[in-house]
Amino acid sequence: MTVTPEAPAIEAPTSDVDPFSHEVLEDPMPMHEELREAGPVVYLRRYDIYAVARYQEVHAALTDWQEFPSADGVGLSNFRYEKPWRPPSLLLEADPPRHDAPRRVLSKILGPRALRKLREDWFADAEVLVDEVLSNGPEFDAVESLSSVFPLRVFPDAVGLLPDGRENLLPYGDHAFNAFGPANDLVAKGEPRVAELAGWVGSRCAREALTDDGFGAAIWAASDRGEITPQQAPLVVRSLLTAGVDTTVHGISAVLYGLATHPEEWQRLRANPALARVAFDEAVRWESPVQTFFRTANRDVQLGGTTVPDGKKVLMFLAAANRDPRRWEDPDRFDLTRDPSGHVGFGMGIHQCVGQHVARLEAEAVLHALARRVESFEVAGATRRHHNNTLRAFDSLPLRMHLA
Ligand code: HEM
Ligand SMILES: C=Cc1ccc(C(=O)O)cc1
Repeated sequence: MTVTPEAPAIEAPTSDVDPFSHEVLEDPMPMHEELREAGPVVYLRRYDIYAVARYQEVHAALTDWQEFPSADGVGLSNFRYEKPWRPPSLLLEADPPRHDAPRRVLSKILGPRALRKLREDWFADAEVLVDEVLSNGPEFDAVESLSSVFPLRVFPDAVGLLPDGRENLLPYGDHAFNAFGPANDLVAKGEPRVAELAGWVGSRCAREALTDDGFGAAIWAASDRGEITPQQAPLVVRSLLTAGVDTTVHGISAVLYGLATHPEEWQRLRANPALARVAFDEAVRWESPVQTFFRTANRDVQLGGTTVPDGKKVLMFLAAANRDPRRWEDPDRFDLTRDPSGHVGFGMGIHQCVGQHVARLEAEAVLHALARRVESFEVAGATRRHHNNTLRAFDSLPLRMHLA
C-alpha cells in the first residue's frame, strides 16, 4: 500500500459494531453518535470496511466520484469480485461517462418543469385519499392508510405502468434496498421471491408494457432520439421502479412522524402550507429514509486523514451526517424554521437523487390535503419500525387526528 510521505496515514480507530443488526436497525442513533465521536473515518472490523459518519467526510465521499466511484456497487458487495444480484443500474451503479446520458435523460423527465402538469392531479388525488381516510374516523395507521397508499396510487400511473401486479413494487424495492447490505436474514427473507419479483419488474420496463404518456414512454422516446440506446431504455425505467416507491412511502411516513411528534411545527405548517416542502426536506434530513450507501476506493485514497486502501468499501452514514452537530444546530430537533438545504438525505454530487422533485411533490400533495382538514394530530399508540438494511421506515404509525 503506497502512502504519500507528506500525509502519514492516521491509523483509523476500529469498531466492532454491526450497522445491519436488528438492534441497530431498530435505533441507529447511538451507533451514529459513537461513530461520529470515534473519528472522521472508522474501520469496521466485522465487514473490513471504512465508515464515515460526520457530515464533512460523508459529503467528501459523495462528491468525489473519481476517488470513490459507484460502478463497483453502492452496497457492501464489491462488483470487482462479486456478481451483482441484478444487472447494475445505469445511474446508481455507473460513473461518468457511462452515467452521463441516462442521467441527462432522467433529469429532464423528472425535473420540476416536467412535473408541473402532475401537480394538479396529485393534489386532487391527495384530497380524495385524505377525505376517504378521515371519513373512517380520527384514528388510523398512517402507514397502512396514507404513506403506503398515496405513492402507489400516483407513481405507477405517472410511470405508465398497466394496472396489474403493482403490489410487487414495494417488496421488490424492499429487497433491492436490503441487497445493498450484507447477506443477512433480511436479504434471506426476500430471496424466495426475487426471481418472480425481478422478472415482473423487468417485464414492466418493456416499451409495450408502458402507456404512451408516462415517464416510461418518455424514456423510450429518448432512445428513439438517440439520447440513450434502446438497450439502455428498459434499465432506466427499472431505476424508477426500484428507487421511486419504497423511498417515498417511507419519506411520507417520516414527515408525518416528525409533524405528529412536534405539534408546534404542524401549527406553523397549517398557518403557511408553503412550508410543506421545507417540512419534507427537514424530515428527509431528520429521519433519512435512505440511511446509507457505499462507495469503493479507486486507489489508496486519503479521507479524513486516513488512507482507505484501493478496493475497500466506504460506508457513508447519510443519517449520521444529517444529525452531525458539527454541521447542524440542535440536529435532533425537527424544526421548520431551519434551512435544511445541504442535507445529504438525497445524496450529493453527480448521483444526487434525480427523483427528489417527484418525492417532494408527493409529500407536498399529502401535507396540503391534511393541512386544510386537520387542526392537530398526535401519535396514538405504539409505533413499529420496519427493518431494512438501507431504509429507515415504519411498519406501523398510529395517528389520532383532530379535525379543523
Ligand atoms: C424520500 C424519497 C427519496 C429519497 C430519500 C431518495 C434518496 C436517494 C439517494 C440518497 C440517492 C443517491 C444515491 C447515491 O449517491 O449513491 C438517490 C439517487 C437516485 N434516486 Fe432517489 N430518493 C428518493 C426518491 C426517489 C424517487 C421518487 C425516484 C424516482 C422517481 C428516485 C430515483 C433515484 C435515482 C434514479 C437515483 C440515482 C441517481 C444517479 O445515480 O444519478 N429517488 N436517491
Ligand atoms: C436511492 C436509491 C436507488 C435505488 C435504485 C436505483 C436504481 O436502480 O437506479 C437508484 C436509486
